[in-house]
Amino acid sequence: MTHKIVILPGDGIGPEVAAAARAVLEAVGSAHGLSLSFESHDIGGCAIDAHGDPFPESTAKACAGADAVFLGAVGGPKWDGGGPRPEAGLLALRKTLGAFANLRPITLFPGLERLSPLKEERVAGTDMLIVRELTGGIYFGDKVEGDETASDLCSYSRQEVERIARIAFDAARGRKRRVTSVDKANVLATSRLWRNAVVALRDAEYPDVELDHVLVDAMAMKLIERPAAFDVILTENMFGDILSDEASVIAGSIGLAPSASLSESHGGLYEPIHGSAPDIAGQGKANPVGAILSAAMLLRHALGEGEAAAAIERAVSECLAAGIGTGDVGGSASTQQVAEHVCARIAEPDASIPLAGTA
Ligand SMILES: NC(=O)C1=CN([C@@H]2O[C@H](COP(=O)(O)OP(=O)(O)OC[C@H]3O[C@@H](n4cnc5c(N)ncnc54)[C@H](O)[C@@H]3O)[C@@H](O)[C@H]2O)C=CC1
Ligand SMILES: CC(C)CC(=O)C(=O)O
Ligand SMILES: [Mg+2]
Repeated sequence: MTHKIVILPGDGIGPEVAAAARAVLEAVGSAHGLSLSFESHDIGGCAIDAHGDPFPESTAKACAGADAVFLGAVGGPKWDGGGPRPEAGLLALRKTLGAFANLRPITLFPGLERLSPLKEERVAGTDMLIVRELTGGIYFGDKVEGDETASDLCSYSRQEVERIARIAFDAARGRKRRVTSVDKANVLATSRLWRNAVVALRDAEYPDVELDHVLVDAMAMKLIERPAAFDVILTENMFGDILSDEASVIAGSIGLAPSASLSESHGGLYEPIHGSAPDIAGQGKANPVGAILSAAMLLRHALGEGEAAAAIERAVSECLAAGIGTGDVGGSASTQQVAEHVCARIAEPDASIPLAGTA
């Protein structure tokens, strides 16, 4: 059976990291006998330019008919001056796919501890999974946009909270059985609903999982203070967006962090957590590892190809340990060179790895 993958390269470094991820998917497809088909479509700024719409009908249709969707990144200063926003295309895509469960693993790669801005002894043992609600909250509420006043509505239903909390508790059962729920229940009504719903669900269905609550401002501090203390972090849309960028740097670079956005009705959306990085776009400097590891999550979650996913993860880890990486992780390889090394390692898992930059 052929698995249909729609690729949405997007803007800025999006096309560079998407090309890297696709090359790795092709390599692992050949090595593991998978039949994968690829189709690319416009989203974000490039779709505004080509179709006058950040999420054109043709893209929506292709995504709905795909087994999984891979996205690079959207946005950039070209579209910041008014008119339709590229980011609106990504929000519409997430909503259309029902991709409510954003999994953002933050992993410390062996040999890369030195890249963390934190001292090695503080960062050692860091291995957390951020479970971020992705289709509700303030990003999706009614907006009033005026010159003198503006507002964004934040709303959550109990059902939305329970649905994402269940994902976090289930994930915790396969890990260290600890969930830290992050909210702002001292101020926000949505957070009090969030906390009540999470506690009730844990008591009723997950008594074996340890649960604690941390206010989001304190969480921003605790992530730096003791990152290794956390297992599964459960939080709403905007808090998860912010905390995951922070957590990614603890593990070395935002360019390393992947994500999967799971749906109840579709194979899901897979994207690195970073944006379009206009400051480095077009220079071959973008770290493709977050995108490549998102492709691994696609294989595992959408296609059930856990072995192929593990082969990618192993190849990435070995390349990084051998010093093969882009500038943000202290290497001298280009985006494409990193992808080539990962592909070579997948094709020949026992091959010795040359030093970075010698490819
Ligand atoms: N999922 C998406 O498509 C997202 C899109 N954006 C959009 O991206 C644009 C730029 O946003 P920023 O706030 O600058 O966030 P960003 O994540 O694009 O960049 C933040 C910093 O991280 C660096 N960086 C990001 N990805 C990297 C990679 N793979 N390798 C090496 N360095 C990397 C950038 O060079 C920059 O210094 C905006 O238009 C924003 O709305 C932002 C976040 C997510
Ligand atoms: C709509 C996106 C630009 C939000 C974001 O930054 C993210 O999902 O990481
Ligand atoms: Mg973000």
